[in-house]
Amino acid sequence: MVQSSILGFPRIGGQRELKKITESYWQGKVSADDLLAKGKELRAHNWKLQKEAGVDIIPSNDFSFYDQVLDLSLLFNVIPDRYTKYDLAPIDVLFAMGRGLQRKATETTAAVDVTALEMVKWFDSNYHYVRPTFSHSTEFKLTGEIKPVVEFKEAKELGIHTRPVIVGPISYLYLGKADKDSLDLDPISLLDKVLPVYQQLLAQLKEAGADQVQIDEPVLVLDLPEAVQAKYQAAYEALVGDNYPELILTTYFGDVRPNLKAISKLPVSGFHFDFVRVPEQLDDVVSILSSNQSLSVGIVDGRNVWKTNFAKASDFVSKAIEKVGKDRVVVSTSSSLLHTPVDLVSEKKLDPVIKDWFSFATQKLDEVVILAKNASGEDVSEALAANAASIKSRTESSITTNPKVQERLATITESLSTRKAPFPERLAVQKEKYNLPLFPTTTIGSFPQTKDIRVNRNKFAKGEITAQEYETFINKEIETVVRFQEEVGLDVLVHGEPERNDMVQYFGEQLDGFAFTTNGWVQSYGSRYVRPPVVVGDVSRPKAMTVKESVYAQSITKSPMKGMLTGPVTCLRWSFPRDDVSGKVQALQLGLALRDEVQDLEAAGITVIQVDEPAIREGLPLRAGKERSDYLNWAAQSFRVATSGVDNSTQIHSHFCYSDLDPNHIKALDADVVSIEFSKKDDPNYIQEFSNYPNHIGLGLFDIHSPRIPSTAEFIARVEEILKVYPAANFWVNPDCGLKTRGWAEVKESLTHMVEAAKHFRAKY
Ligand code: MET
Ligand SMILES: [Zn+2]
Repeated sequence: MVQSSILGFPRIGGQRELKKITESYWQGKVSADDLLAKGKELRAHNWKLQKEAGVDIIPSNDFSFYDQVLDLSLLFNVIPDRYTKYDLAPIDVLFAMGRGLQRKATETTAAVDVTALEMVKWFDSNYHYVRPTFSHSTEFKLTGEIKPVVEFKEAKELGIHTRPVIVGPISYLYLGKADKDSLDLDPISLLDKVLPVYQQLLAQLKEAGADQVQIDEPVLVLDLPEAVQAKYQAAYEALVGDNYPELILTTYFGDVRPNLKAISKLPVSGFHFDFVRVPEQLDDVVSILSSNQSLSVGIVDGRNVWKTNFAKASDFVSKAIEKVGKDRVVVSTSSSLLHTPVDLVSEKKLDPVIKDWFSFATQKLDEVVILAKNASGEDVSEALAANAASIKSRTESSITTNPKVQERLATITESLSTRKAPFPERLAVQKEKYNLPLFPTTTIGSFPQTKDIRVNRNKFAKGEITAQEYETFINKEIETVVRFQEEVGLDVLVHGEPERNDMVQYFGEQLDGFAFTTNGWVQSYGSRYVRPPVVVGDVSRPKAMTVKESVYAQSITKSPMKGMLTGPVTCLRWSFPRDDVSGKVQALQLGLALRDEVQDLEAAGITVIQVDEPAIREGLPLRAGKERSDYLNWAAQSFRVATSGVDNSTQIHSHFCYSDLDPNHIKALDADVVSIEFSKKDDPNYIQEFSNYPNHIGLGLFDIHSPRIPSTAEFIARVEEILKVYPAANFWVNPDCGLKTRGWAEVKESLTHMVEAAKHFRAKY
C-alpha cells in the first residue's frame, strides 16, 4: 500500500491564534502558561486534522513559537552568552534571541538589553529563520525541555503516532554562522561536537516510542562545497543504529543531483525529494536507493496555492512505483506546508470560479491522501473527476489571458529599459535640483501602523465610514508623519504608507490579474504573517495607485517627498505566482504596470521615487548557473522597465532587506540610491563588498524588527566603522527597513538619535 505524508503543517492556526497569543504575551497581557497552553492546543488541533484527513505519516515538532531552527539552537545550547546572563525563562530566551529584548529594571529583575540574532530567508521562500550563531565557547548539550520528545509524547497521548521533524546536523551547521567574537570559526568544523547531541536526542525519541524521524537536510539543494558534501557519510553513520529511530532524509526546494554522491550510500531508511520543483531528478535519485530504502515523492506543492493536477501527479507517482515498487513509495508534499495558507474554507469572498482552482494546507492533506489511495488501487474516481474539471476550468478560463498585455510585452526593448543618461550625469543634475546635505537622512517608507489605522481601514472596508471620511483620516495620518519628519530634521521625507495594509497586497488589489484571500495568512517570521495575493492572469494597471497620497504629502511640505512603490520582482515573489507562465513574463508585465505609475508620479511632481525590491535576493535560484544568471537579468530588466521612463533629474531609489545581498546583483538595476538592511551585519568583509558599489547607498543603521532603541553614540560608532571602508560622499543615513511594525515612541527616539548622528558627521566632514 502506498502511504501518504506531509512534511509539516502551518503552526499559526486558522485564525492566526498563534500571533494573537504571542503578541499578547509580549505585551504582558497573558502569562507564559497561557502561551504554552495555546501552543499545545494548536498542535493537538493540527494533528487531529491530519488524522481525520487520513494522512498516514503525521509530523510532530513542526510547531514553533518563533522558528524551528531557533528552537534547535535553544535545545542544543547554542545560546550566545549575552542571552544567558539575565536569568530569563527559556521561552524569554527564545524570544530574546529571535527579536531582541530591552526591558527596564523592576524591583525584582535587572534591566535587560540585548539585540536579536540575525534572521535570514529560508532558502528561496519568504519564511525567515534565526541564524544559529556559534563561537569557540559554544558547548553543545541538550538543555531545558526536550521539545521534540515532549511534542511526540503529547501527540501519543492523543492517540496519534507521529514522525518528529528535526533539521539535520549538516544543514543546521551550514545555515549558521560564526559569532562576532569567533569570526575565524567555520561552523561545519563543529560537526563532531554536535553529533553526540543528535545521538542523545534520537535515543530519547526512540525511547519515547518514535520509530521514524524526518531529518531535514535542505542544504543538499545548494552548491555545497566538496568538503561539506564529504561530511555526510560519516555523520549519518553516526546517527543510525538500534538505539535510534529510522531516519528519513528530507530535501526540498530544488535539485539534489549535483550532491547525489554525498548521500548515495547513507544508511538511512528513506529519502524525500521535491518533484514539484525538479521532476527531472527522479531517475537519478532512484539510482542511489538501495532495495530497502523508501522514496517519499514530494508531488503536492508545499509552496503554492494551486490545486494539484491529479492526472499529472498520479502519472508521476506511477512512474516512481514502477521504479521502486508500491511498498516503498510514499506520496507527500514537496516541502512543509508552512508556506501555504491554512484553510480554503475560510475564504468566503473569493470568486467561486477562482476558488475552485485553489488548494490550501488543509486541502493539500486530502490531496496527498487521494493520490496515495489512487496509487494503492483504491477507487477515488469521483475525486479525480472533480479535479480534472477544476484543472480544465482554469486552463480554459478567460480570466487568465489579456491580449493587450501580451501585445505590450512584445514592445519591450533595450532602450525602453535604460535610463536616458548614466548615473554620474544624473547625479550632477540631481545634486543641483535637491541640494541635499552630506549624509542625507531618510526612512524606508512606512511609519507605525497604529491600531487607529487598522480600525479605520477595517471600517472603510466594511462600509462603516465613507471614502471621503477615510481619505480625511489618511491625510491626517500623513500629516502627522510629515510633521514629525520635519521636526526631527529628516531630509527626504516619506508619507508613511498609512493607506497600505501590506506593500504587495496594496498593489495587487489595484492591479488586474490578481486575486486575494481574506484569511490566507502565511508566516513570514515570528509573529509576522503575510497574506500574499495570487497572480491568476495577465497583469495590468487600470488606473493610478499611489499618486493621490504622495501628491497630498508633497503639498504640505517643502522637503522632497519620496514616492513609494513595490517593485515587480517583489510583487511577484510575495504573491503566489502563476504556474502556467514563467516568472519572467509575470515580472515584465508587472514592470510595465509600474512604469505607468512611476510616470504618473513624475508628472504629478513626485520626482524622488523609491521602488522597493526586498525580495530580489530570495528569488535567486539556489544554484549558480544559467537559471541564476537568467533570473538576475530579467529581475533587473523588469525593474528598469518600471523606472527608466523618467528624467535624469528624477531620483530613483530602491530598497533591499532580509538577506545577504550581493552588491553585484543590484548594480544592473541602476537605481540612483539604494538602501539596504545592514545593522546586524558585523562581518567587515561584507561591508567591504559594498565599498565599490558605484551609485549612492544607505547601509541600514538600525534593526527595525527589534523594539530596541540605539543611542546616538551607537549610531556614530557604527557609521565610523562603515566609513573606514565606505566613501562618505556616497553615504545615506537610514534605518534597515520600514517602521510599520514599531511603536511611535521607539520610532521617535531612534530616528532622533539617527539624525543627531548624521549631523555629527556633517560637522566632521
Ligand atoms: C520589506 S521592505 C519594506 C519597504 C516599505 N517601503 C516599508 O517601508 O515598509
Ligand atoms: Zn525592507
